[in-house]
Amino acid sequence: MEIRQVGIIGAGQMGNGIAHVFALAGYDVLLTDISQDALDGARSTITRNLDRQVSRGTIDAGARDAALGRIASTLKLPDLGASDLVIEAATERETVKQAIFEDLVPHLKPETILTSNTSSISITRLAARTDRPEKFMGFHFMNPVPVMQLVELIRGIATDGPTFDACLAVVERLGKTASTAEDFPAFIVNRILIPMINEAVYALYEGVGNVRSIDTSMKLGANHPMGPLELADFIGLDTCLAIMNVLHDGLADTKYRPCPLLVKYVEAGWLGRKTKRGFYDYRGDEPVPTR
Ligand SMILES: CC(=O)CC(=O)SCCNC(=O)CCNC(=O)[C@H](O)C(C)(C)COP(=O)(O)OP(=O)(O)OC[C@H]1O[C@@H](n2cnc3c(N)ncnc32)[C@H](O)[C@@H]1OP(=O)(O)O
Ligand SMILES: NC(=O)C1=CN([C@@H]2O[C@H](COP(=O)(O)OP(=O)(O)OC[C@H]3O[C@@H](n4cnc5c(N)ncnc54)[C@H](OP(=O)(O)O)[C@@H]3O)[C@@H](O)[C@H]2O)C=CC1
Repeated sequence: MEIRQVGIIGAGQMGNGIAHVFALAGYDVLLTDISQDALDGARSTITRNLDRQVSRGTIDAGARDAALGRIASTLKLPDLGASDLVIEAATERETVKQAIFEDLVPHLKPETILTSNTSSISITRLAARTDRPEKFMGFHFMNPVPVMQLVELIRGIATDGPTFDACLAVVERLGKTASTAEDFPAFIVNRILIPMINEAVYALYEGVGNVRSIDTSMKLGANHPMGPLELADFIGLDTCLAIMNVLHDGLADTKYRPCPLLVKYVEAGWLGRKTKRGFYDYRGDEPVPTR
């Protein structure tokens, strides 16, 4: 089946980036969220990021305008029923994702491929709650989507070959590179990356360093483009904690214990850049460390 119409659920930082790259690659995109503010915010973020690509000469103004013209939005989940491919990119909470799939499935065409951009949650378990586990995959983009080259493709236990091949062809058309991961908690990138971030929070919690010294050490000492605490703020501390909890529960190993300081920041609602405060405070001109 040819994929033309792509439905994206969740217009947060990942949903808007995914809509951006699909529209630029010529797909028709329908973006949905529970909040009109999130849909409006996504459109302005996509416009700003496309403008930046125009000003850097990566794309021309015609491509920007065409991409914007291919993105529609709706508050009604059933409107995604005509999609050939659906990518769920709502909050990293299994109950939220399950409820979305349960509400959506009755409206879908039988041939629609369902995917989740989850960072960590079992694809097999999400798939089992739908009417089409064989047409269900993990389709995991990296943040920021327009910049990062990788897409992790994760098969659930029941995913069939044509579904995997169709998703792989989409990744190629987006001009990105796929890597295949088995369906175990947090797959490959986050199995390695998020425990490193959690360890950086432990280093902060135990007073080994402060926010600035930990980030500087990893930027200049290990050539990471962002320090681990800056990256945690960029990903979202709620998402980092959710991933650690999936690793801890799913692998039953104390080495994945979420740092109590990470839990405290999330409980405070200090979720990083998206709430303007996390390990750094973003409310002024320059980010200021909070510890
Ligand atoms: C949690 C999960 O499930 C999985 C994950 O995603 S984990 C997170 C993975 N991501 C990372 O690790 C990101 C680490 N950080 C980086 O790679 C870099 O800091 C960064 C690419 C984000 C920014 O790089 P930088 O050099 O500081 O910034 P900058 O020079 O402004 O941008 C570099 C390029 O990206 C582009 N860019 C940056 N952010 C962008 C965005 N949101 N949209 C579009 N383009 C963007 C810029 O236009 C620029 O493009 P050109 O090279 O064509 O000029
Ligand atoms: N952040 C990252 O670096 C990465 C995240 N991911 C994954 O992508 C997904 C989204 O993450 P991210 O974009 O960062 O999160 P955000 O918090 O930025 O966005 C999530 C969006 O989903 C919306 N939402 C919540 N419930 C529903 C629902 N029932 N129907 C539709 N929309 C809903 C939220 O609305 P509201 O704000 O009103 O609750 C919000 O707009 C998660 O699964 C995450 O693990 C994957 C790769 C990288």
